[in-house]
Amino acid sequence: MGRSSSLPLFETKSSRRRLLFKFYLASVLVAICLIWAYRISYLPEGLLQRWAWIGLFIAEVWFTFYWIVTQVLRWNLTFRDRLSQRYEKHLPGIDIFVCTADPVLEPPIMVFNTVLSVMAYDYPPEKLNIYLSDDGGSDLTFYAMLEASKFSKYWLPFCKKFNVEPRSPEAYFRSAVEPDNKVKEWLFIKEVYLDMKNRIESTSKLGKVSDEIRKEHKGFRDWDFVSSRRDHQTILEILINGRDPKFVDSEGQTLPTFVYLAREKRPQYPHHFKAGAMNSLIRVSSSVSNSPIILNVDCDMYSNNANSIRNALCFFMDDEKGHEIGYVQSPQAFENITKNDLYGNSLHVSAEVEIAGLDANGGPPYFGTGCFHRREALCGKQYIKGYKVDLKKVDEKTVEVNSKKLEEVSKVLASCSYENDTEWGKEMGLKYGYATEDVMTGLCIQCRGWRSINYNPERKAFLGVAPTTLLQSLVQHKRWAEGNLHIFLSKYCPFLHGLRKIPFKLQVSYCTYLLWAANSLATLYYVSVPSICLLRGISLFPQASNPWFQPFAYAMLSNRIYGLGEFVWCDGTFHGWWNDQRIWLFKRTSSYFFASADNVLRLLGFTKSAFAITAKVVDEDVSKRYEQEVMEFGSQSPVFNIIVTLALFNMFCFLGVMKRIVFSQTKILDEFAVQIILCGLLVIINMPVYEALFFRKDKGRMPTSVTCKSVVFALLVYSIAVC
Ligand SMILES: O=c1ccn([C@@H]2O[C@H](COP(=O)(O)OP(=O)(O)O[C@H]3O[C@H](CO)[C@@H](O)[C@H](O)[C@H]3O)[C@@H](O)[C@H]2O)c(=O)[nH]1
Ligand SMILES: [Mn+2]
Repeated sequence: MGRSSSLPLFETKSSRRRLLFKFYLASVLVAICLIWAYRISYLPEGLLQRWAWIGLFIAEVWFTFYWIVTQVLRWNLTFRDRLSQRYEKHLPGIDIFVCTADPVLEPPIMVFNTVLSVMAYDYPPEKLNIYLSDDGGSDLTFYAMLEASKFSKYWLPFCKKFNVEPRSPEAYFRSAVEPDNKVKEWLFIKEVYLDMKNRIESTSKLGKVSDEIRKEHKGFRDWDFVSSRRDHQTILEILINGRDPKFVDSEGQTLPTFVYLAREKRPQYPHHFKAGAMNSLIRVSSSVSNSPIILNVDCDMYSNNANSIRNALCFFMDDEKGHEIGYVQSPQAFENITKNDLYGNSLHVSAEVEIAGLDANGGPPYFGTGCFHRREALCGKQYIKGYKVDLKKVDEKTVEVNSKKLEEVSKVLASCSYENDTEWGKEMGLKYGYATEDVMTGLCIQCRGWRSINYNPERKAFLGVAPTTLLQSLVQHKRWAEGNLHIFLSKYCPFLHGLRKIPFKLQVSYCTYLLWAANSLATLYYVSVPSICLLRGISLFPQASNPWFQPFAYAMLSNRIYGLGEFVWCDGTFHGWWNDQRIWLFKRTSSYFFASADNVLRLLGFTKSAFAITAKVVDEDVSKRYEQEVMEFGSQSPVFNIIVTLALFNMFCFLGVMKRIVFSQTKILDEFAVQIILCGLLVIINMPVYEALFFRKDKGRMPTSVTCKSVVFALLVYSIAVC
């Protein structure tokens, strides 16, 4: 016993990359040097040729730079292991924040399930406090939360008894097999759940809470108060007060505290989206439970592992290294990824490789969900060497048992004028003004001296919902890339603002994410100019028979093969990798382009960052196509115009060249090998686009207006290029 209590609570395994990885890096670097040497020594004569050449060279320099950044990230990886739990009697309180914002895009039944999954953690219920923030201020969501507090009375004992996993009722009953013994009770709970689900869903469908239900829950809320998403007063209800002996489950055990909050929203006050919601929650929770650890999840991210809290605590409570840890982040994982991951949403490589790399270089970013925070660090405290807090003894609020009184006090904290002239959104809480408030907040916490930890258990801690249409996926990435570039511009330029406190390697590693958007111009150049030049007969690469051809071939091929290896190593399929390449192209040419453009506009003072919520449900036929991995284009968006124009233009070029080859000019095969291959690859990867344009009849095909516009654009560029 004496010995085991001196062992660290967690262990870190480092994997230094092996010889093969180093050889790969060195060989690619040699190839890149050769490419540069070729570019500089063979600068062509003609004006047009010369500029096309220089542009290409600049793009290649950029790709090299970005590639180096991504390799720095990959140099070391760390994996965390062997969590031990020994503080059973002295566990700190945990406040869990769940955010929702829109009852249509985020169905109340989903929020219901997420809330129940986090209420049912394997953790003493008197130390658990769940806070739901509803930015929609919706009756429908509120009603679902009332039902959740009722259902928890059965669900929590049920989870313990049957050792349920995962603890989201929906996810559990979807796949669970009925146990042989005690079937009666099991079936009963399942029935109660299905019944409740039915009522919540039909209420949602109706769009309003029926009079009967209102009557039934009369004491709770002013049901006649009509809230719109933009404008409503604060609604705060302590649905379960864990300190009040009145609230017990069906077995007489304490229940976790559960609070519903819809902060005040007024059109003339900026509400700062999720960051604003989180900051309200931080304040309200401080007056109710004030736990030293805060877990935050999005409303679609249910807990998939009932031990996560205990595991995450091992990091914070380790005597040796725990005190400097500001937050513990779990990589995002999703439950609705199809086999070949049509939209490249799985983030597997990011979760298994990139974040392990960031962890080795100083700690992962905060990704907005699935993250355990030290309250003090989140609220702006600086870490000073030698700082120690014994989480086992932290004072929690001696909570007022009277819910009504408590509600009145807390309401003030969620009003929209509360933050006027305070540091909230600047030095305290989540940062305002960034589309990726999470990444910015995490970076600032690290800059204040705290470390972060990657917690990636075998059984995923949380599972969420990834976008199920191409447009949603691209819009989400646009928001991310836009926010991240914004962070780069304000933190790295011009004075490396406050970054000196974090390791240099971490600064570089962060750039893998922060510079996503910056890839767009170089990529757009690389997928259009070589094809244009191909049409005009301008050669931009060495001939296939020329020895200079080899470094180009090697750099391009080895990079892709390495990426494929990594992808498959992270449990991807070959087809999945191919899909990922396509999405990589789409993102870089559309999402990232718009993200860069938005940053320019913001610098010029034209736009402000906004937050387009990702829908978590779609129509039945859309979701059917998603399951069949058929790409969804069926809506209009400028994003598609770029993608389709590029696809069509490259197709025209390819057909043009084929014609010339067929009509006996076979020598261009040698002279323009790289350009022809590039153009051909673009045509192959764009196959789903051509299908959606010309062959499909379903609703997911390309909208006619997008088709028309893009055909005109592509023909225009084509005719300019040939004449
Ligand atoms: O005004 C708002 C807007 C959003 N949300 C909530 O924020 C969460 C994330 O929104 P979602 O539309 O699902 O965006 P994602 O792109 O999936 O979010 C990722 O990226 C965001 C930053 O761009 C992070 O905040 C998220 O945690 C991270 O999961 C959801 O629970 C929303 O309910 C609010 O509470 N208030
Ligand atoms: Mn989401």
